[in-house]
This record gives sequence, C-alpha cells and structure tokens, in this order.
Amino acid sequence: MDKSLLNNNEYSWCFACGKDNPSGLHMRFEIDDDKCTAYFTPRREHQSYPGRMHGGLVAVLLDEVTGNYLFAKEGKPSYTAKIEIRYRQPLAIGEEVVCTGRELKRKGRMVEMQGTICKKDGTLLAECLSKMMIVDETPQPSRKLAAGEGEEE
Ligand SMILES: CCCCCCCCCCCCCCCC(=O)SCCNC(=O)CCNC(=O)[C@H](O)C(C)(C)COP(=O)(O)OP(=O)(O)OC[C@H]1O[C@@H](n2cnc3c(N)ncnc32)[C@H](O)[C@@H]1OP(=O)(O)O
Repeated sequence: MDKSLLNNNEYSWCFACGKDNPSGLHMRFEIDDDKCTAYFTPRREHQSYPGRMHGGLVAVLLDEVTGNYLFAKEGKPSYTAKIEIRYRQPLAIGEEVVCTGRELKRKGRMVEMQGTICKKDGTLLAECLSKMMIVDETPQPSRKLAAGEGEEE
C-alpha cells in the first residue's frame, strides 16, 4: 500500500475509521489474506429504538469493513456503487460484534464484496452484498494543509 495515502490527508476524518473525527466510530481493523475483521461495541449514542443500534450505522459497519479490505489489498480507495443489507437480528447496545469483509468476485474495477456482522458466539446479525468501484485517486491534503495552516498533529 502507498503509505502516503495515510498521511497528511483527509483519510483521518473518515466517519467510520478516522482517528481525527470526534463524531466518528473509530473502527479498527485486522487484515488477513482473504478477509478484513473489525470488532465493534455499539454505544448508546448509536441507538435507534431502545437497546438496538441504528440500522444506518449497521450499514456503515458493513460498508467500512468491506471497503477497508479493498483499501488494504489495493492501496487505493474504492467507492460503494451498490449495497444490499439483510438485517437479521438487532445489534445490542453494549454487546461487542465481529464485522467481516470478503471479496467474492471482480470484473475490471468493479468488485463484489460480502460483509457480515456476528455475535462473538457466531450468531449472524446482519449481512451485505455490495459492489465497490476501485478508483485511482490522488490523496487530498487536509483542510489545514490546504489552507496553509501547517500539519494538524
Ligand atoms: C492508520 C490509518 C488507516 C487509514 C485507512 C484508511 C482506509 C480507508 C478505507 C475507507 C473505506 C470506505 C468504505 C466506504 C466507502 C464509501 O462510503 S464511498 C461513498 C459512497 N459512494 C459514492 O459516493 C459513490 C458515488 N458513485 C460514483 O462515484 C460512481 O457512480 C462510481 C460508483 C464510481 C461509478 O462511476 P464510473 O467510474 O463513472 O462508472 P460508470 O461509468 O458509472 O459505470 C461503469 C460500469 O460499472 C458498473 N456499475 C456502475 N455503478 C453501478 C452500480 N451502482 N451497480 C451495479 N453496477 C454498476 C456498470 O457495469 C457500469 O456500466 P453501465 O451499466 O453504465 O454500462
């Protein structure tokens, strides 16, 4: 991966994984040969109906774990072109889940991805099938750098 993508740019503001985004989920990942894994514990601020995580944020977990797999493998961003989600059981506030992203197949720059979210005992809570388009993108400088205010850290 081109490490310059990770420095001095806007990636640290990603809502799902950006370390500098105070409103973000701060997801962290483990990359294996064939999958990306993230562990996440929904908090009360992620709630929809009492005790369960908001479905839009469940979608973020799935989108991010699949996108991160491709980012790690390709060293380039990929944009979500399509995502279909099956919400099987609620994600409980306060209970850690395991998110997994895998590549299913690809044609050109379009990659079909599968994402799952399970309880630690393996119970499937939510899953997605998505299409992600790998793009050639030049890293964007952070807003402060662009404004000539110097590095943020
Ligand atoms: C320590 C620090 C670590 C830091 C570590 C950072 C890691 C960082 C990882 C971040 C991980 C983020 C994971 C979230 C990812 C987002 O959230 S991305 C944001 C949400 N998505 C978007 O904004 C995408 C918006 N859409 C687009 O930009 C464009 O439509 C696309 C998807 C790039 C495609 O555009 P395009 O390249 O112009 O392609 P286009 O000509 O439209 O289509 C070409 C072919 O592709 C196929 N295709 C295109 N769209 C579709 C579709 N929706 N469905 C099916 N087929 C399609 C078709 O075959 C199409 O051919 P035709 O049917 O048109 O003949």
